Amino acid sequence: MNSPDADRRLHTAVSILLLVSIALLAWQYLGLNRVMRIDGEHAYGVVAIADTDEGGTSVTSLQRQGQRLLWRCRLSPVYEWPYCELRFTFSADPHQGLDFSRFSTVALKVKADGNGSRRLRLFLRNFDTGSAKADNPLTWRLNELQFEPHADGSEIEVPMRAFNVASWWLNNNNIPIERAAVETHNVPMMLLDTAGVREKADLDFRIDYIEFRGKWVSIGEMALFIVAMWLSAALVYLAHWQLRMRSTLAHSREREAELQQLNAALMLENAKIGEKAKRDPLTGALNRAGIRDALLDEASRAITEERPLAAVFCDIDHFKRVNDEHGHAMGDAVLQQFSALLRKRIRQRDYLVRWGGEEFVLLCPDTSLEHAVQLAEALRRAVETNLWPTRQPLTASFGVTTLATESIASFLERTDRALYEAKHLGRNRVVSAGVPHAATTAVDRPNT
Ligand SMILES: Nc1nc2c(ncn2[C@@H]2O[C@H](COP(=O)(O)OP(=O)(O)OP(=O)(O)O)[C@@H](O)[C@H]2O)c(=O)[nH]1
Repeated sequence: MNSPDADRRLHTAVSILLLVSIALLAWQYLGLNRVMRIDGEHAYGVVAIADTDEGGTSVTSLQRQGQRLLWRCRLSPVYEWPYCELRFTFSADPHQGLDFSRFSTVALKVKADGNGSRRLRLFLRNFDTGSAKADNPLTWRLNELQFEPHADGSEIEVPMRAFNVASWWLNNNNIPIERAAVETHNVPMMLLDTAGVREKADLDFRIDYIEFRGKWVSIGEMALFIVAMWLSAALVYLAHWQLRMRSTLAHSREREAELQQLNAALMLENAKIGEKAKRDPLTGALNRAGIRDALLDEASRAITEERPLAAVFCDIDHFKRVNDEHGHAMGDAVLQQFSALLRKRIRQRDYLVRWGGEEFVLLCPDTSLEHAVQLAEALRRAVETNLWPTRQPLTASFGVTTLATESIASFLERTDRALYEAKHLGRNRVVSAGVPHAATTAVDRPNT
């Protein structure tokens, strides 16, 4: 998705490209002109020739008058094809001719006076490497343009495509049709001659200029450049877009990782809060809600796997006196120490639960009644001999049972009854209740 900033940048780039394209097209159309002028000042090596070499008696002469060329021709039909000719030599080496192929028009400002035909022919002799021979100009391609100067000597401008290759030259040189097209890329020589007139004529030509016109960059080249410019810009944009997408993706991955970490931390926090809700804040022992699931699991495992599950109810004797004599804070300290004493003596996999007030329950999986009674007895002795913060002795009573084929409520109730029994029998003792309905047994201890 594009941000408003990126949209604005794209907008600006497209606008700039459009403006540049329009400016380039306008420049190509209005400017970039390429001109080659041939006149009295830029005449290259020009000479006037008549047909005397062929036995004719025509006479010709050439004069320069400022920028003008004044060319006189007296044609006499002695020779079969009388002619006068202006020969412009652009290069002595035919391989080093001028390239006229990039010009699109030729402008001729020529005025003709005199009697007889005023028709002229302009020849661009192209030296084609391959078929042309350097020492024989007659083999140089004869690109021909016939024209008749306006009577008032005004300019005639014709497209370069008006040139054609003289058919007699094609025949004489046996040029195949596929190579018969005009070629002007290497022109060492240009000729201007009277156009095959065979009568007597007395002609005066005033040549202001012969000008070849074109563009340094053709419209096709400019269009190609503009297309290339747009394509390059599109490529740059795509590359930039791809980089941005990659960085956005990387950013969202980072964000996702952060969120995952946060989630994990929250889950941990939730677990801690959940764990706290299951524990008694004073002693750190499980509370009733905390033992609920474990009790159900252990009971069902004990029944299905036929393993013993023991419960030990422990209650500090006359705890009320501690509070009454030493204050509630001391009572709390005693409760904490009592809980620590129990925890220290049970196994890792036993559960310590603060059942309420000064009453604790131990849930001991895989523990027979006998072992549970032994444990309770050991605990009872430990309480009895412990040095309490009240500096006074304390005792506790214990009720012990193992789970029989009964409900959990009945199992706990039986254990509670055993504890009650222990209290009833004088405290500081362990009372175990066997299977339901069986007689209770008590481990008697001196009453406190
Ligand atoms: N300091 C303190 N006292 C508590 C707490 N919970 C319960 N108690 C006290 O524990 C005492 C329990 O008293 P009783 O139920 O009469 O039992 P007892 O005095 O231990 O007598 P027997 O159990 O019959 O031996 C009460 O005084 C409660 O106020 C607690 O978290 N802190």
